[in-house]
Amino acid sequence: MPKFYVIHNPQAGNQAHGDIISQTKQLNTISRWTDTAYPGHAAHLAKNLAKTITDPEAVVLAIGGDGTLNEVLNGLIQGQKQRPLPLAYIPTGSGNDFARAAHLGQASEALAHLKATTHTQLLNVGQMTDDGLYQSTRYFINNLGIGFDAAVVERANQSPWKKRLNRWGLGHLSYLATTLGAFFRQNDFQMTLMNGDTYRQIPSAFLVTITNQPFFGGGIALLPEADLSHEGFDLIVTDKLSFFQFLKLFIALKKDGQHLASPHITRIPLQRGAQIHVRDMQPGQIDGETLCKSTFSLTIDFHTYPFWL
Ligand SMILES: Nc1ncnc2c1ncn2[C@@H]1O[C@H](COP(=O)(O)OP(=O)(O)OP(=O)(O)O)[C@@H](O)[C@H]1O
Repeated sequence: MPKFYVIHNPQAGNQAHGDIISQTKQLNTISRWTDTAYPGHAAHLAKNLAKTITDPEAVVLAIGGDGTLNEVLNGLIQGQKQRPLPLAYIPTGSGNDFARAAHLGQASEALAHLKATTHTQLLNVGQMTDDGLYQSTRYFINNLGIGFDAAVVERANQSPWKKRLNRWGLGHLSYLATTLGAFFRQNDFQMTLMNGDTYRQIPSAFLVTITNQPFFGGGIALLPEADLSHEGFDLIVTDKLSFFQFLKLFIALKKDGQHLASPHITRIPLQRGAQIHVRDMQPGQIDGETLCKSTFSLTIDFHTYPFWL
């Protein structure tokens, strides 16, 4: 029997999951329940659990959106002593891209799934090390983006539309609603990639996304055949497009993944230790959370982590 240590973000999504929250609280497998009180709290709580819990049956249950899941995952890995604490998840966010990729469905289906789960499965987790001054390391389960997708995330997270659409349970559309504005404001930039023995310079990158799962931006299938359990990550780079080209690509993207055949899109399987350099100041995002606008000098690696799914 798992014993759940719950980290719940009450501010995620439209905060309209009261029934799911009370049903989850009634599970007799709940050992501890903590609501987050501020941004970053979930990471802090998870790190403490990873440092202190020795119970072999402990499972950390994150309840919130992709941002909460990312914080919990980072806290668990940073605080890990020996055995990693398995991570379970119920999606109550706006975009919920991880839940979509893991076939968890809505919060109610994820709760039913949680009750039926009996073991962990290993999923692939990305590791980003910033080779700049602070040498910081962060982990991601969905994707890491520089440029256009990060600009969309930044605008969506700041936009009043996210709150408004969330009221009607349509929070995922907030990313779509901010796409056009971000398209016209985002410039192209030069990036270099050192991937194994291959050096590559891309003079006019517009969207740079590292992903191991199909979705980003609240359900847009950027890489339809990607699989969370597959080892390794792909880098997707698009050129700066004319508005007409963008529209054509966007329609293909919403349809069937044929966008990957476009000459404007490059897909590169990343090797361990791949290095990405972007010298212009650009927006960044990690699992849908905004990174400070900056230059980027990153080393990418990947690991597996046990998920209770
Ligand atoms: N008590 C709190 N008050 C305010 N913000 C919080 C609190 N707890 C967590 N947060 C912050 O809420 C933000 C949004 O959370 P989360 O990403 O889980 O939901 P979402 O944005 O609605 O969903 P998604 O990422 O799936 O679109 C995160 O940046 C997180 O740090």
